[in-house]
Amino acid sequence: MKLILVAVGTRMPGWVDTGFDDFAKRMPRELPLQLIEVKAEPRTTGKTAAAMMAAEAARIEAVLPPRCRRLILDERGEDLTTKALARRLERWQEGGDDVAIIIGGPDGLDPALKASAHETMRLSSLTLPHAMVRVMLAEAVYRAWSVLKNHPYHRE
Ligand SMILES: C[S@@+](CC[C@H](N)C(=O)[O-])C[C@H]1O[C@@H](n2cnc3c(N)ncnc32)[C@H](O)[C@@H]1O
Repeated sequence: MKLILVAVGTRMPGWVDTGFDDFAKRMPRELPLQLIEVKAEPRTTGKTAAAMMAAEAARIEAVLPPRCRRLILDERGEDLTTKALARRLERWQEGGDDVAIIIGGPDGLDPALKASAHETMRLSSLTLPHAMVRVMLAEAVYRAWSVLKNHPYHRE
């Protein structure tokens, strides 16, 4: 099983790529964290936010595997502790399907795409910049894996 992080936005600042890669490369071979970036709709065309999110949702749908669990990241989502995320990770592994973790762009995610999610999770109650969410998600997943493996990265 693999974790596929589908994120709206390309050409991130160096610190974002470095931060994401630092945690992604620590993931074990049997649970890789792969990043797929999709282009954000230009904010200069006069389109409505709804139209821009719909265009981004179409790009996201195009890169999702036909069969996968969909986890949407959203500030209004379920608040999980690290241990609860670790248990969730374990359940996903038992299920066997790849898990697509989806991060929206500047306006968030299209409502229909959100409605298609199996799960919705928040990393904080604050609205976070989408670039930072990538790094925080990678750290959270690595930490959850560390809990499952009793790896010293996570300390009680
Ligand atoms: C700048 S935010 C979009 C904010 C937008 N106003 C909204 O209502 O979703 C861009 C993306 O970052 C992610 N994000 C932002 N804050 C988050 C949080 N606290 N927890 C999880 N994901 C978050 C979501 O995927 C969101 O679509």
